[in-house]
Amino acid sequence: MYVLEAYNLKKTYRQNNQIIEAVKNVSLAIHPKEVLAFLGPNGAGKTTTIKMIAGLIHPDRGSVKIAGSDPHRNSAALQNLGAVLEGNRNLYWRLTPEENLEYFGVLKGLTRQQARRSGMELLERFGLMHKRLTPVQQLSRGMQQKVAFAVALIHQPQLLLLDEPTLGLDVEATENVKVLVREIVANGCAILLTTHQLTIAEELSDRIAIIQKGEISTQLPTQQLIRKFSGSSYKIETETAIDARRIEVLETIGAKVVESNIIYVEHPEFLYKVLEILNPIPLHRIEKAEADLTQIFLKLIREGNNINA
Ligand SMILES: Nc1ncnc2c1ncn2[C@@H]1O[C@H](COP(=O)(O)OP(=O)(O)OP(=O)(O)O)[C@@H](O)[C@H]1O
Repeated sequence: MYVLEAYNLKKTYRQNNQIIEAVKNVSLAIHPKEVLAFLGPNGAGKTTTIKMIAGLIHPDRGSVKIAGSDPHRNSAALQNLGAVLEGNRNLYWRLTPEENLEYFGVLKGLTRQQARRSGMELLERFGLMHKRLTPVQQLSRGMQQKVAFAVALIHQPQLLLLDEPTLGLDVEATENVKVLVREIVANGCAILLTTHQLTIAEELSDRIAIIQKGEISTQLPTQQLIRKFSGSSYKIETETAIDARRIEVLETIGAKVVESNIIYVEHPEFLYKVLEILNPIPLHRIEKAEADLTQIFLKLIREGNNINA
């Protein structure tokens, strides 16, 4: 069972007698409680795809199903969708969080009473009760973002679209958004996340789909993607500098000393030999040298590779 099924989406724009193939062929599926990070360089087709999923623009070809129904044929499908698109523009700035929640709740088909009750629950859950009567424009950027999340969840959708949810937020507000995303998922909602902040994608996503020039080039579980690019080398950090004699011996067995106290062991079978050579220099840590998502993303984009499960 999927919360989102998008098949073979295509969208072409016409501008000044030019045809722009924004999305050539995109298929995405998301399970309940899954976070899919949808990544790609500028202009790759992310926003166009998300707008087709949200029912905001019609695809030229392909289909979208949210919890089994197509928002382009049946607008009731949007009852299962919440969205925080392009920052926090889905709010009325002069209204308070409470009023925003009630207004958007009613717009989503709730009764006033249901909207009020659901709004209060969300304000409580997101730690915003004390600000419920303050106009949104007077709240901090991080709090405004929390209100935007609450508004998107007022009708308890099964799928939440998050477009750059941490853009322009400071470190603490960014941490709060991460906590919020985890909490929303734990409560049963699936998330389609786009972001250019790859550490956020790495931390929050279960799966990653990369779009390039309108097509999905990579789609894999996040950890699998990271493992695939990480190889099997180890990084050893010592407490004190390694002396020149040891460095010479280490290099004869292929270990790379990159700073006076950091060594990479490319061949894991030499790990214990390296440790013997280092003995008795105190160790600070030993870890598998994992690639991070930023390195992987840049490599995939530069080489134009296709990697799928
Ligand atoms: N309304 C439009 N009219 C014409 N061309 C458009 C329109 N919207 C997007 N495009 C073009 O379609 C392509 C894909 O754009 P899209 O905004 O979907 O990419 P994106 O991956 O979201 O990029 P970014 O990361 O920069 O937001 C780009 O070449 C863009 O210039």
